[in-house]
Amino acid sequence: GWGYGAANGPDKWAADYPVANGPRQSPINIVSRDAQYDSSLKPLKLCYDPSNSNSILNNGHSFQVDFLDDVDSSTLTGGPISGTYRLKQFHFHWGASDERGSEHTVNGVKFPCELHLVHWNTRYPSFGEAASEPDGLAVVGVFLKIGAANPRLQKVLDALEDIKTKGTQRTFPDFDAKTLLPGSLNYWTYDGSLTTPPLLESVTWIVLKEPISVSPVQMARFRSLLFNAAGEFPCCMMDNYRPPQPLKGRQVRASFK
Ligand SMILES: O=S(=O)(O)/C=C/c1cc(Br)ccc1O
Ligand SMILES: [Zn+2]
Repeated sequence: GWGYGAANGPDKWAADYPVANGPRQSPINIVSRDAQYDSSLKPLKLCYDPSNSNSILNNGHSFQVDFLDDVDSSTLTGGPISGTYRLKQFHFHWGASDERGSEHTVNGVKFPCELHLVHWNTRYPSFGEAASEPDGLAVVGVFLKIGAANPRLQKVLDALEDIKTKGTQRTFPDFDAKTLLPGSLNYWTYDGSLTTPPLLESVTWIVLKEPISVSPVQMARFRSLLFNAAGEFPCCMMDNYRPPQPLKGRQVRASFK
C-alpha cells in the first residue's frame, strides 16, 4: 500500500490515485503577499467538547485521536464555511529532523510539524459520504514551531508509548482539542484535498497563521513511533508529509490584513 518511502511515497501515488494530479490538490506553499484579505470571511468558531474524545490510534502513516462524531458536540462553524462541520479526528505530519515535516509551507518556509483537525459537513450523513463532496470536509491546519516545550502536547505524547506500532490503539478520554490551538485564529483558506490517499478534492483548508510551540525533545517523541506492525522490521515514523502541490490558479484568501 501507499506510504512515504521511495517505493510507495508521494511521487508514486498518482499510479493508484490519479486525482493526485488534479486541479485542487493539497498541501500548497502559501505565498502570504499573494493571499487576498477577504473582509467577508467570518471568524472561526471552534466548539470542542472533551467528552467526545475517544481513542488514539497508530494507523501506520500517522497517529490520530478519534472523536465520537454521532452527535453535534465538537463542531466548526463560521470562517469560510457555511453550516456545521463535526470534528472527526486530529493527527500530525512531521519530519526526520526539525527543518522539515510540515505539509503546507509559508513563503517556502517548512515547519517541523503540522497538526490537522479533520471535520465533516453535517449536511451529509457521515464522514465517508462527505469525503466525496466538494464541500464535504474542512481541515484546520496548525503549524508547530521549535521553541519551548508545549505542555498541551504532553498528554498526547505520553500516550504514544502505548501505540508504538501500526494498528495499535488505546482509549483517550476527556481530551480538549481546543488546548492545541494558538492564541490567534487568523487564517488562510483555499479549496484543496486530503493530503493522503485517497487525496479526495473535498477539503476547505483553513491554515492558522500563528504556530504553536514544540521542543526538540517533544519532536523526538513523535519520531519514536513506528510505521510497521508489531513483529515486522522496525521503521521509525518520520517524514510522513506530502510536499506542496501546484496551485493551478487557485486563490488563497486571508482572514486578516
Ligand atoms: O492529512 S489530511 O488531509 O487531513 C487526511 C485526512 C483523512 C482523514 C480521514 Br478520517 C480519513 C482519511 C484521510 O486522508
Ligand atoms: Zn493530515
